[in-house]
Amino acid sequence: MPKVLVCDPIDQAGIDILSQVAQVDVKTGLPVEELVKVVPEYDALMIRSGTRVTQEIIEAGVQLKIIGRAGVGVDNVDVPTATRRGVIVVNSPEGNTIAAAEHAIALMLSLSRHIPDANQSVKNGQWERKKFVGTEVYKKTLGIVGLGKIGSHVAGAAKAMGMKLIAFDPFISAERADQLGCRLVDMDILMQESDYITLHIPKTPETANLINAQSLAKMKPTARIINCARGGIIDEAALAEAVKNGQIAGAALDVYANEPLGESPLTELGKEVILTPHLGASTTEAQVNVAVDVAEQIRDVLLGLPARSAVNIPGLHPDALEQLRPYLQLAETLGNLVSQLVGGRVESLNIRLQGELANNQSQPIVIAALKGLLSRALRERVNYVNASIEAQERGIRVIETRDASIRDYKGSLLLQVKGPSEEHEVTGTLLGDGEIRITTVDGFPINVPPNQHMLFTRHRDMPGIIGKIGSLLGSFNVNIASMQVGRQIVRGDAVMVLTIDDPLPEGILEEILKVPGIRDANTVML
Ligand SMILES: NC(=O)c1ccc[n+]([C@@H]2O[C@H](COP(=O)([O-])OP(=O)(O)OC[C@H]3O[C@@H](n4cnc5c(N)ncnc54)[C@H](O)[C@@H]3O)[C@@H](O)[C@H]2O)c1
Ligand SMILES: O=C(O)CC[C@@H](O)C(=O)O
Repeated sequence: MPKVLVCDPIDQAGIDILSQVAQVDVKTGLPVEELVKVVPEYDALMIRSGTRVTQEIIEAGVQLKIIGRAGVGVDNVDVPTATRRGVIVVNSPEGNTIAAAEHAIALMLSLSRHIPDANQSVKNGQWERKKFVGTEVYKKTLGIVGLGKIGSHVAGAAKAMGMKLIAFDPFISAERADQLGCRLVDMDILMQESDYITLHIPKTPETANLINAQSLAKMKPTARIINCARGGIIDEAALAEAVKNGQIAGAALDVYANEPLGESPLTELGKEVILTPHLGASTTEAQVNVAVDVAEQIRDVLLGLPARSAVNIPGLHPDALEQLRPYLQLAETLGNLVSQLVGGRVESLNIRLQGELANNQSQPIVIAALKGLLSRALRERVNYVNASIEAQERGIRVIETRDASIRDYKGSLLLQVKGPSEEHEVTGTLLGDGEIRITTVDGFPINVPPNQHMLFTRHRDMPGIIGKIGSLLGSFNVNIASMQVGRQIVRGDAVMVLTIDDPLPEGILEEILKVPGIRDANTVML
């Protein structure tokens, strides 16, 4: 049974899902040295923001197949190392969107009305109504940096409160911003015009210290800034200085360059600064969402299925992936089949998406085909994460074409593979119930479901040849489950595909090749 190590507290709903397919050990708060020691025995790690999955940990995890981050940000995982090692990294891109957006709004309103300090004052037995006079957000300008999932939800809520919205996000179209009621502006304008600024961007080399002494100097003295995104986007020392000097009116932070925060000039400031301990995702609902989302993906990967939100394989919306999943299986099966027909090294793959399949996102299908193609050589070391890199490193040229015209089947996939001495092509399709059918081999029409043990021959279409192969297999005690012949012209060339119940015994292939009229014979295991 595979083993999963849960390194941070996650909701029981996630553990229940993992327990369906794996032994689950919950060991939270392990220091790195401990984690390095125990990780070799695990197939999967499940973390939140508390655990840093370093290169050292990934390299020690010789069995690791997947790292699941129950949340959005994967900046605590060394994703490049994971990719190189073929370890899938998955997250939950939407599970805590609402929670984080609501936390940002809560912090904005708390800043405006001094709620944390007012509460403390009453609890201390005081009644200081003058001290806590606030400001309204109505008709004020909110500057949103990052108009993705969380930023968009914040926009909707702020608009409902009557705020004016401006946003900076170089990757968002003006139409999308317009739909959200936001005017896109550059960062300088956003800093200058906003009464409130809220950050909803990832931490990247471009966004590190994006808010620094220089940019803070552009803000209005009445303006406040909120960071519910990632620590390190704001220079905390510069922020503390700006608040202390009255350069800006206040700040609310949920995330910090170093967590836990510990000693910081921010903790010494008064009611102008509100600090929460990375609580953006901490709602009951979000914790169930992310735990279930990520646990399901770990379960699927351990069962050999693709993950829907892998960050190191091409991103696909879960619905799109669901729709594509059977085609991925088809591509992988055909890749595996054609590589066995070619026999050895592969030089190029020509992949054609035909009919309705031509309208789908092709990259995952190409990756699935490469995974199948390389699986004979690399076994379980090749997966959806590293298939492209492995193919590139082996110098396999990939050519992709599309043909939307409908031929014999509504949607089909053709794989043409060239090796140094042989070249083969196979086509396959999906039936209405999602079952795979191999529909051509080297241009000869057939209609065969893939089977664990198969025999493919190329022969002259002439009387007696099928009988001879049948008797030969019988004499070796091989039970034939099905047999099909495909030909283009009568008494020309033909292919024969046999599905058999057991692997072919040693020596039989040589005997088959001796049969007059047989040009080629290959065993295939799928
Ligand atoms: N505090 C928490 O507990 C908590 C919870 C959830 C998410 N988060 C963090 O919130 C952030 C946003 O999450 P999301 O789900 O909205 O992500 P998202 O990917 O949906 O949106 C991010 C947006 O930022 C934009 N962006 C990227 N680089 C930018 C740049 N240099 N300048 C301006 N915009 C840029 C992108 O175009 C995108 O629209 C992430 O950093 C995530 O880790 C924090
Ligand atoms: O694990 C958490 O609670 C924080 C998660 C949050 O920062 C995220 O990026 O999803």
